[in-house]
Amino acid sequence: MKITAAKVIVTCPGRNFVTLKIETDQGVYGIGDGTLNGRELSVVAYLQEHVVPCLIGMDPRRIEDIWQYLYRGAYWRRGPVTMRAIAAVDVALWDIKAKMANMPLYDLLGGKSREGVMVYGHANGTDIAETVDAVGHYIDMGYKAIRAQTGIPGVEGVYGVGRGKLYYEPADAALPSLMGWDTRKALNYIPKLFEKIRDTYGFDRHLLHDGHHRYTPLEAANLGRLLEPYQLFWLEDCTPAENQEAFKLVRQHTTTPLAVGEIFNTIWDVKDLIQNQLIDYIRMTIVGSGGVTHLRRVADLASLYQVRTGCHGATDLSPVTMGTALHFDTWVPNFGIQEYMRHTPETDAVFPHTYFFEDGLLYPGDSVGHGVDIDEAEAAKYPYKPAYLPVARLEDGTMWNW
Ligand SMILES: O=C(O)[C@@H](O)[C@H](O)[C@H](O)CO
Ligand SMILES: [Mg+2]
Repeated sequence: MKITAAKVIVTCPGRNFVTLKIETDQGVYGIGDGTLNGRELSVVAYLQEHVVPCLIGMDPRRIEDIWQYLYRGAYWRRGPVTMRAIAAVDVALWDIKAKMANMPLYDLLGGKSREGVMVYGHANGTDIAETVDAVGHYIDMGYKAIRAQTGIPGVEGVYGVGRGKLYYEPADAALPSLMGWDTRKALNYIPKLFEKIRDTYGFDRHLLHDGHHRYTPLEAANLGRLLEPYQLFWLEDCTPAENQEAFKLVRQHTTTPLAVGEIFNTIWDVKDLIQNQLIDYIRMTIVGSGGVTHLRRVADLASLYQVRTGCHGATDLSPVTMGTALHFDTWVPNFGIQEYMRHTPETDAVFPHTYFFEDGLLYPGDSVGHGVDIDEAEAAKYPYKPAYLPVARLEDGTMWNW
């Protein structure tokens, strides 16, 4: 069996997605996602110029060998661009293998470990009242887990708060838009949000919060303690994790569960956090972390330490990643939760898929492969549009972490 063609498709049905379609001499094809939000064309060039020429003629059944070829063969290891390009190939190859085996991908991975995948949605508001209201909407939709983010009085454009209460779009400007940050005000305001949510809706549902790398380790420890009475499912990205040891200090001071990893690319970025039992959930997902082949390795390491998965699932990951992640989530023994932001109807039309939401859970569907395709005619209607993630500055102008 041979790979005969591989093409990169860029489309912008509301936001940019980079998709790889691998074709074979058996007529079976596979689809992979290589989207890197705000830096999309770097992966396009990496794939088109440097990966596709190597793939032609290779045996698509040799997923592991091709993974090692691309990883070791690049010589320059790791990083978001390389690992997304590898992920795009890897996912397309798993799609092909599952189609050849006439199985849904979760069956090929080892079969179902659960019936459905618990997801969390994003409730946002410009202040506490609006966010509490948005949480109510998610409860009405049947969600069992909800992430709550609020604007902070006196701070311009806080992370996670966008247009409308149910939806925020993390990249939409030709140049990066500017947001503000003030840790003192946040530490004063955010615990009040969770107090109000618990007072209003009780303790039966899971609540999550994303710190988006804003706090120092000591401030993060403080936030974790302040949130303890509200029994969060997790506090995400409470402090930057380039220095994995930073989490020791947070961990020693709070029992609020910790999640990290949406910006990690390899097992090396997370191994100290896992082995030292400094986190509870690992946020890496298919597209960011070298595909199914590598994420499976991360999940296995995590399982030794009772760390569970919590795959990233913002709208900047294409439906191809969402579908593949749902197969992974359905199989992985140490599953925790899956993030789920809904795509636009235009995006859903470009990427026909079998996954569906019901009663707070997502299901991957039972068709063969990962269940997500690309409608190329539909995709061609939406040409690439430059878009950036926002940037953040403190009140005095100092650059901060968005
Ligand atoms: O946890 C999340 O969904 C966010 O951190 C987003 O991934 C981020 O805004 C980039 O899209
Ligand atoms: Mg996040």
